[in-house]
Amino acid sequence: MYDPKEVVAKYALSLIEDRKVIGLGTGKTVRKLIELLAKEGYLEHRSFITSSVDTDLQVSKISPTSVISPFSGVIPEIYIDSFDFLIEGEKGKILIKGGGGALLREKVLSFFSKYRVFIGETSKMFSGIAVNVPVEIVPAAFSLVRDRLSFLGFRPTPRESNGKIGPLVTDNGNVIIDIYLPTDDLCDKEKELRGIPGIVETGIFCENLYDTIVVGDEEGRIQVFQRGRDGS
Ligand SMILES: O=C(CO)[C@H](O)[C@H](O)COP(=O)(O)O
Repeated sequence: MYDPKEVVAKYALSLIEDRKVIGLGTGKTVRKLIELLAKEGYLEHRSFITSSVDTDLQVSKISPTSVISPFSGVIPEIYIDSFDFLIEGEKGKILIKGGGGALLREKVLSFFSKYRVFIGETSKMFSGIAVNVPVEIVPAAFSLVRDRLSFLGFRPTPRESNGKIGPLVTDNGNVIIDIYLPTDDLCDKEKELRGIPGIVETGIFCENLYDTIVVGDEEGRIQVFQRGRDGS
């Protein structure tokens, strides 16, 4: 039996090649990748732009000078991240992200990076008719947006964090609400949601935000999907 997070992290490592500026997502899969990067000596000779305080700390505790400030404007040559769900949409694959509350900086890095790779377990491939999607909201708009999302039938649930009273506050000082959306028109819904003032970002990642998706399982098997093409 293999750890599927490790299986896909190893594959992602092989995609880095001679790229020197690497964007990193957030979560347990990315932590696994950081372990491998450290083991293979990649941390000392490359620069990293991270999507969260957590990932920043993970890298800098091993290699304190390898993390570049997000204010630098440096564009990652490759961005590697994981996802919560992989959905087969009518117009291509859709990723749902933000389980770690880092969706805003993750989307910024995905948009601006030259080559975007998402890695995850086969068990995250989702074929249900509705899915939980995190939405990041400016605190002052929290109640108004929550009520509007409720009116629209999206069953909003403020995200809570362990032990803290009140909603989860992101690295950007915003709050997260989870909503429940039908999977059939997620990319159109994403535009509708972003039209509501106070919503900063959603965890819906459509085709313009990825290039390669890699899924792996406990047997060590890998499937690779390229944007706009089916792959295996
Ligand atoms: O979107 C994310 C963080 O905001 C993560 O990529 C997603 O939650 C998957 O996490 P993990 O690697 O722990 O399964």
